[in-house]
Amino acid sequence: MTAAGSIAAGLTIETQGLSKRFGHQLAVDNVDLAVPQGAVFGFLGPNGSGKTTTIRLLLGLAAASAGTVSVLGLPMPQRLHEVLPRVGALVEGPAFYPFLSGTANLHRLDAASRHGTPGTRKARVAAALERVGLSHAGSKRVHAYSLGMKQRLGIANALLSPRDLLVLDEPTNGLDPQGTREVRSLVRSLAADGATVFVSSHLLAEVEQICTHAAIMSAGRLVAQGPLAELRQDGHTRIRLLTPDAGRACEVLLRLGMTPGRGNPEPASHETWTSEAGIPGVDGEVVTAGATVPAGATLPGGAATGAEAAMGAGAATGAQTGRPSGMSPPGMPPPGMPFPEDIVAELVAAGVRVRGFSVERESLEERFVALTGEGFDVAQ
Ligand SMILES: Nc1ncnc2c1ncn2[C@@H]1O[C@H](COP(=O)(O)OP(=O)(O)OP(=O)(O)O)[C@@H](O)[C@H]1O
Repeated sequence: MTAAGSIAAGLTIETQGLSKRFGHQLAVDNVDLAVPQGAVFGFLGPNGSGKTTTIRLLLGLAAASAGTVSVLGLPMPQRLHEVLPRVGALVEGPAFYPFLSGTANLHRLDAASRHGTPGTRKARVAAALERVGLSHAGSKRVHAYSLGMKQRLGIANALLSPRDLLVLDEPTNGLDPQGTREVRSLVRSLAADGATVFVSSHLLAEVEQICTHAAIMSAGRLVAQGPLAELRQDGHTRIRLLTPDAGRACEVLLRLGMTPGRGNPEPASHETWTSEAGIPGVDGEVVTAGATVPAGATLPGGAATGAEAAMGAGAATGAQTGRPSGMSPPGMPPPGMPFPEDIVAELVAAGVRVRGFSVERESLEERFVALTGEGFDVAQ
């Protein structure tokens, strides 16, 4: 899509095939980002996955090896001088003079910027300090600021002019819990002012708390992106079944299109099953991973599968069964999985004695770990 096309499509940032090579290393590998206007967009990935390099490319601070970047509907870096005044950025923290006050530092940074109008500087500095909750500390020297205050001062610097886009690289990195809370709540409120906020983080919990959308980087590649609710929805769902008739149960589950779970690669083989201790009489546990049922598949007896419900034929499903249809809300099976009650009915009809049955949705954390092959720091 052209840069003008991306703004027409409601995208504040769009990249296509964006790549950056450092010697032999592809730090950013063919990335197609799509950041909707007004989103708080979490750019998530483990350390070294290419987040900062991508941000530098977006802001014209580094030259791409391949691909295109459009920011606010304009190609970058070609239209850098029109784009940058509308973008506030906090990348690698601004260097403050420790023995100058917060106010004096902002005056100095604004004067150094080619976009700051001197006549309005005093009012803009005061408004930015107010916006980040530092009015009371404006006259204090920066060396007396906490890390959280310094970070908020950095955000105030990004807010010295009205911005359509804010780009914040790991804004809570290194902060104590109080500073982290302050900065998170500030980031949330910035979006309420109407700006699109693009915020990188290696903390899944942080992105879940403050973002509406997310993209996940792994080893330079973009492995998923979209609204958080959809990313959650895409995760695998497992069923956990306790039965003494495990062999027969597996036949039924395979017939219903479910695939064996990760920890149980060959469910048809009794030897690979784990025993559930402490529940008398239970001698088999079957764990399935997300199902892939072909669209249009029906269970014997005419009950439609969740696959149909998610793919548009769900209206019929809902009408036939009295169940809601469409994207699966909590308690509903995900696309590709039959309704739990239908699975149990099928098992029972096949003579499987069901002693326990539960449906478990993969958490966002499990999904991200599966996508990136790396653990996320979920602390804080
Ligand atoms: N100027 C550079 N020269 C050579 N390699 C670089 C340069 N900048 C980044 N890299 C490498 O590119 C890869 C991606 O780094 P980048 O800083 O973009 O990752 P990141 O996801 O932002 O990680 P972090 O959270 O640790 O900053 C890393 O392997 C890094 O060593």
